[in-house]
Amino acid sequence: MKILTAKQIYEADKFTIKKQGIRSDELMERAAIGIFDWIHSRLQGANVNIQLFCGIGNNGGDGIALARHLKENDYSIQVHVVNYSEKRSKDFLLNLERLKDRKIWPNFIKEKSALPNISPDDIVVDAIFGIGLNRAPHFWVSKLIEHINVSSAFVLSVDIPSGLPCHRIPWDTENVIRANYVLSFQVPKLVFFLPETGIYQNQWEILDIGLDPEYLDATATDYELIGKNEVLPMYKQRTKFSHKGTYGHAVIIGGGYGKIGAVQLASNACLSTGCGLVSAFVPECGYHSLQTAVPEIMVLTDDDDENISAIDLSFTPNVIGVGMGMGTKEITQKAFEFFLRKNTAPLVIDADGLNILAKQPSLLKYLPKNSVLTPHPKELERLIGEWSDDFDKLEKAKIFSTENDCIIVIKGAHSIIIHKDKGFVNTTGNPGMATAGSGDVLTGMITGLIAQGYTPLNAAIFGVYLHGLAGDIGVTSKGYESLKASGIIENIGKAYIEILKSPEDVPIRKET
Ligand SMILES: NC(=O)C1=CN([C@@H]2O[C@H](COP(=O)(O)OP(=O)(O)OC[C@H]3O[C@@H](n4cnc5c(N)ncnc54)[C@H](OP(=O)(O)O)[C@@H]3O)[C@@H](O)[C@H]2O)[C@@H](O)CC1
Ligand SMILES: Nc1ncnc2c1ncn2[C@@H]1O[C@H](COP(=O)(O)OP(=O)(O)O)[C@@H](O)[C@H]1O
Ligand SMILES: [K+]
Repeated sequence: MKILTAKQIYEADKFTIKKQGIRSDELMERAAIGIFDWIHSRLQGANVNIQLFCGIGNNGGDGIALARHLKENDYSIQVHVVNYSEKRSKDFLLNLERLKDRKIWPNFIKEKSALPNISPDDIVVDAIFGIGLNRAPHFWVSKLIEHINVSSAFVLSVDIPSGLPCHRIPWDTENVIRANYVLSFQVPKLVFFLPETGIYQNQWEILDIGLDPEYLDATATDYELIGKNEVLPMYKQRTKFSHKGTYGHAVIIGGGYGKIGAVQLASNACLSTGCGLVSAFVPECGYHSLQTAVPEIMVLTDDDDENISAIDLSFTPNVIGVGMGMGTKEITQKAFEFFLRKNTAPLVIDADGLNILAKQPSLLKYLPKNSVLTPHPKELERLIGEWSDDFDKLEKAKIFSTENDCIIVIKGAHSIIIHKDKGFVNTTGNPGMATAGSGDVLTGMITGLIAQGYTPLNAAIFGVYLHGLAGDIGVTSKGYESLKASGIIENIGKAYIEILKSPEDVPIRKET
């Protein structure tokens, strides 16, 4: 699903209005009815007090139109207009008139107004600012936002939490609505998925307001949200007369004394993702434990007992995953440099492989085109330098990806796969995966997919989705706290089965 910028959303509005021959207030009416239906199907007329806080633009207009529908269905409502500008939108004014026609008189909140009492049992509809927010809210509006945030009432935000801009981090991190739920129109907003800006809502859902698919199809976007519908077409079916050679031979290189487990997890994940043959290359000390733990893999050893000191493969595999648990000792750095200079196989590079690249950026030129790099935030910082905020991080990652012709998987709650100037935002995964070794599993999985013929970009996108889904399935029996990296591997099979179930057509709904 495409993630549009605010500018593109306004263009989609205009396009839809023209193509469908409707008025802009009719589009607003669709939005308001969508929200009303959502509320009504849950409350079913319950006697709850609903306080609507509406700005003076189209977000406020949505709130005002919603108030009319709530009133017509006998809900108890109070409507507040947050009067932060004299420049009211046409459709806001139209809906205000419609409200007044029904003898509903909003309470106008201005700079010096007393703030209304909000009971913890109330429902607050937050329609103060939408995607039009382009500067810090006035001080007194921030006070109102704070007042709503401390009320303990359930807060439903219209389109986006008020105070949260679409295109940058908030000017003041305290003055943003903390929404329990966001009903966002037609397309998700990038800010829902970034660590600094995703914290302002617990859950979000897309409301389809019928923006024209022709515009959405034709528009190129910087970011795309990756769900089942996006990964399913990438899936490569196994064929009847295939054999293990059909699905590739991968090598996992890494490990060191006390860190052989990282290679064990990656190799096991690689195999469990469908790779035909997996060899591990580890220091001598890892030989017995690896052969015992995963009998299905072949083990090659370094001459050094405890470190990777010379990577000597007598064949060229289909793909190599390298770096986990390898350390950055001088001897290993030298071995890695020598390996990179002569390697021709596609690469997936993780952990200490990335740390060595950060120490020796001159090695980057030896990476095969479209190598997949899988840094967690600290490793990413070592590679691309410090960033001022999440948006700056994404820009720097895009520049790095373009300059070095590589794919970067920025790991996190919503991992983002960066390929040149395009980003793919993952939707699976959960905090149970914040556990040792879960990144090693991901590296093994992406390596296993490339071995089977997935392009490196598809392997990164599909792999991250599959990994998160296996984690999501894992927590259903293990709980968040007790899920381990090996538990993610155990559920890769179920994750495949889940992806292959009949296509979903339910609206995207996601806890963050
Ligand atoms: N296709 C869709 O998705 C549909 C979307 N719809 C709805 O429209 C919403 C967007 O509405 P919107 O463009 O009128 O902007 P909104 O956020 O209401 O702000 C109002 C104005 O406030 C101003 N302003 C900005 N910052 C400010 C500040 N700090 N302090 C004071 N003022 C400030 C700024 O005007 P400016 O003063 O800069 O000229 C801005 O224009 C969208 O979120 C959704 O709810 C639906 O109705 C239909 C279909
Ligand atoms: N809160 C979270 N929600 C979703 N996924 C997470 C969360 N925390 C971690 N993960 C995932 O777990 C993996 C952790 O990787 P990493 O930090 O490299 O672990 P390790 O080095 O222990 O193998 C990443 O794929 C990341 O996206
Ligand atoms: K809002």
